[in-house]
Amino acid sequence: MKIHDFAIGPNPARVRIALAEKGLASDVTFVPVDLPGAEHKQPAFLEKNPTGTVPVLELDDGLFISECTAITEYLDNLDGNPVLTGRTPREKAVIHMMQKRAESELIDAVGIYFHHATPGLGDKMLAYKSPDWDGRQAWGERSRDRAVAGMRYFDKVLRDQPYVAGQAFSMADITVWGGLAFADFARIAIPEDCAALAAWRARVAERPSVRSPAG
Ligand SMILES: N[C@@H](CCC(=O)N[C@@H](CS(=O)(=O)O)C(=O)NCC(=O)O)C(=O)O
Repeated sequence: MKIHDFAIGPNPARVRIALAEKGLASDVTFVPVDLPGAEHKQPAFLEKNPTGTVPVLELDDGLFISECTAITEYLDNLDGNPVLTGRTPREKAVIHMMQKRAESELIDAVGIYFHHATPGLGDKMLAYKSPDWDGRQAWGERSRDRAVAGMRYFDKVLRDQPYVAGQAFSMADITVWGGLAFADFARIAIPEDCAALAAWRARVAERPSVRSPAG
């Protein structure tokens, strides 16, 4: 298997952590994509993933799978023991729900702020970000506020349970972890009073897969 990604990126980190959790790090070759150079917006890459984002998993038969959740579901089920995405219908549904909230209310909100209210990945990317749209900055700043609200939401969730989707570590935790890492990079401060989120983060930081993700 190959993974086309951007080694320091928060979304690629979601898959790198999942690979380490599943013990699959040695089964994958990483192919770097030059995001600051806008390689992911060129025709050759868009053939792999029309949404123009990384990571993308390339299977040995040539199939390309994008979206961290889809890639994680694939990796998690290879050994018939889906510990990250849920074993029962109930587990799968709750993990899917919480990971989607972690995407829309946290990591993707940080991404919109980063790309549209800051210089983001740099000048070469400007052409791909509707430069003439005068609402872009405001949208980016509103997204930063949405991300902070998302942090508060997950802090509330984690007051009553050890992990984002319940009693066990899952794909949803990996997505929240990526969102907080992206927030750090984009200089969005985690509210001081989010004590449960901070305690959860310290615990997750001790996981071998987080200390040493694949790659
Ligand atoms: N929903 C997508 C999000 C992927 C994503 O946004 N990836 C970022 C990479 S990183 O910022 O997380 O490193 C990207 O390709 N951004 C490029 C762009 O938005 O132009 C997924 O789950 O894979």
